[in-house]
Amino acid sequence: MKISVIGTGYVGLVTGTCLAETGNEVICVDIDKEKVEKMRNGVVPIYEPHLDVLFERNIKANRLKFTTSLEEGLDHGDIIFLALPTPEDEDGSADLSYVLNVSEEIGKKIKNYKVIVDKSTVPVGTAEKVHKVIAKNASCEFDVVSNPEFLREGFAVDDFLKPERIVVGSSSERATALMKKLYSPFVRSGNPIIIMDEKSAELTKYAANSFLATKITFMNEIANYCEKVGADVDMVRVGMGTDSRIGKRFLFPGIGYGGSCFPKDVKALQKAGKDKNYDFKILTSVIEINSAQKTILLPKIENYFSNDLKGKTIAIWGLAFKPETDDIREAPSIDMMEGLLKKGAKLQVFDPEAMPNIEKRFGNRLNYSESMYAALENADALLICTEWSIFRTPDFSRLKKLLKNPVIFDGRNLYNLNDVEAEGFVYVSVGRKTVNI
Ligand SMILES: NC(=O)C1=CN([C@@H]2O[C@H](COP(=O)(O)OP(=O)(O)OC[C@H]3O[C@@H](n4cnc5c(N)ncnc54)[C@H](O)[C@@H]3O)[C@@H](O)[C@H]2O)C=CC1
Ligand SMILES: O=C(O)[C@H]1O[C@H](OP(=O)(O)OP(=O)(O)OC[C@H]2O[C@@H](n3ccc(=O)[nH]c3=O)[C@H](O)[C@@H]2O)[C@H](O)[C@@H](O)[C@@H]1O
Repeated sequence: MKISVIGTGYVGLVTGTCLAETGNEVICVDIDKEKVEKMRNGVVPIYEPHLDVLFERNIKANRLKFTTSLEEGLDHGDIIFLALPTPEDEDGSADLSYVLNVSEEIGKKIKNYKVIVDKSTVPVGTAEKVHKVIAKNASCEFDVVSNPEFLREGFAVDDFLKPERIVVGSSSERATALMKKLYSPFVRSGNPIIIMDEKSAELTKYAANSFLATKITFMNEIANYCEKVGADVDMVRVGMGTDSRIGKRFLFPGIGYGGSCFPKDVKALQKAGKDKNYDFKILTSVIEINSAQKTILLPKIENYFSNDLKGKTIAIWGLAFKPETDDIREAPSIDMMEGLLKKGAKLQVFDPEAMPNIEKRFGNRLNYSESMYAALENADALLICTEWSIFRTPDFSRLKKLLKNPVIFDGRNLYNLNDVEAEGFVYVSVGRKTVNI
């Protein structure tokens, strides 16, 4: 089939590449000339594991092309995916300007039947809006489908190729048939394509992300309470998670959720509720708790240094909002670093992939280290913000030699308490007892 994808970010590029992998002819359109030039030269512009192999293979096979011309994209595809940003607007709602502006152009430019598929995360009623905007100028038939995306950064290729489900919101039989055909290679294993109306599909995405954010936040509250009563959140997590009604996943406490989606999507659903006079009280609490959770270790660090961080050097491991990505959007590390800098601390930071993005934001306010161990040199303490695998089994004796004090503040509960206790570290984590204090 002939496919076009408008917007080549984490979602668009993965969608385009994976659809080319199943034999479709794909053109990806992006407004960012530099990015398109890079991709034309065979460079993947984001860090996403396993994407490079598929990317290269499909470019070589001539199934994956890139352009800045929306017109070229619209002429090519029978199915047009919109994978455009829907960032948080000033009032917390989803900013639909990217989606609606491109839709306006689509209306002016399409010459024959097209299925316009919205893959961006958008509020209920957007498919209807997109339909209206296109219909203003379109001189041919078209359908608008809502097809929310559930991939996770860091696992995007795997999630796309082996989805647990595909949600298609459509009231057109013609469009639904095309979507089923396109996705048939991905559901061979028995995972379903769930067909529903557009509005339900749009809400499914917000409900899923908000539920997961709530699940994490609930565990963060349990973790905070564990500290008050001397329980161990890791034990509680395992005890709860083995109940299949609860499930083991997304129960990991820490310094809060970040990323390009949970924060903005929870706020957008809360705001959408408000607009309909519905008060999503649970989401209001989730937003508030998560915001405080991001800096929950800050007073503990201050307390350890007798409330004087001036001139203290803190090493930081992990800057991305989670491992296996270079994405720093809404990363808890940012809140922690801003807080520490405000208190006068100096920061020596290391992340395997996210340093260039952090450098764009913080410039020379931070010292960027070549390696995880280099970050520790002469630092007064180590703070862990992201659970990259390489941080999981460090050489503790080397850590001890490099750090001025053997102190670790761990926002992701990476280490076994007995191990770090035996190594002689002061170890402060989340929802567990503090060791050697
Ligand atoms: N990042 C993720 O893991 C997921 C994101 N989503 C949703 O998918 C949508 C896209 O998200 P990301 O891929 O993360 O965004 P992104 O910010 O990584 O990429 C968006 C791309 O669109 C391009 N663009 C902007 N205006 C354009 C225009 N007029 N014409 C062509 N290209 C244009 C930008 O240059 C950029 O390359 C959002 O609604 C997001 O909520 C959904 C599931 C997962
Ligand atoms: O709409 C989106 O963009 C995507 O948002 C999330 O994916 P993503 O943001 O890539 O990352 P997650 O793995 O969900 O992690 C989000 C945040 O929650 C935190 N988290 C996750 C799990 C957990 O148990 N505890 C926890 O604190 C992570 O550290 C991270 O900051 C969803 O998992 C995807 O299904 C969805 O498609």
